[in-house]
Amino acid sequence: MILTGPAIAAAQTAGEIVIDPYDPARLSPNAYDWRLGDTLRICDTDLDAASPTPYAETAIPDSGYVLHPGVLYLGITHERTGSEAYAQFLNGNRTTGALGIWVHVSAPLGHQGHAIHWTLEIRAARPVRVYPRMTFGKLVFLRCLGTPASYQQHGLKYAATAGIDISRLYEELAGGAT
Ligand SMILES: Nc1ccn([C@H]2C[C@H](O)[C@@H](COP(=O)(O)OP(=O)(O)OP(=O)(O)O)O2)c(=O)n1
Repeated sequence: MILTGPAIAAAQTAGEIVIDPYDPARLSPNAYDWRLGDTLRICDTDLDAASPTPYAETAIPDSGYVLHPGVLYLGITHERTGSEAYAQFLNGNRTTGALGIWVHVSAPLGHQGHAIHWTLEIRAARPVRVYPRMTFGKLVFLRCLGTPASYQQHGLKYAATAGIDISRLYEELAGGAT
């Protein structure tokens, strides 16, 4: 089940959902309107899953920054969000979609128990100027079925993501995992 805007607001008030910073005006019927942060990591070389991703980091100026097709940009959400009670799905929205912006490549899930600044894997269909703290998409909260898992036991790589994270698969591959 997906939470309604009023249910998100009630859960935030009850401390069951963290959205920081929180602005009730950003609630919509089934989601919270999250914002783009103010830093990008620009990845414009060929990538290798077994090696750390090379990047150049830049701040997005208030005058905006032009995203170009063919480049992978790792960004970050302005908000830190999470919940011990609910899972999350991070999405773009009608507005960013109509600008030809993908807000992530294939990573929409936030596990129950994680409170994070999300890493965004941003791509652009056409050159497009984006601005720090612009509304970038919708975040939904989902009621979970079953016993919550312990992330300490499972050793997930990104459970405490505080900033932009490159892929950490190279750490596993270096350790001989497949
Ligand atoms: N765009 C995203 C997607 C997820 N996450 C965070 C929240 C998730 O709870 C956590 C783990 O996401 P995945 O399970 O998709 O990650 P992996 O399977 O790649 O790694 P792990 O081994 O940690 O599960 O990463 C994030 O910061 N940015």
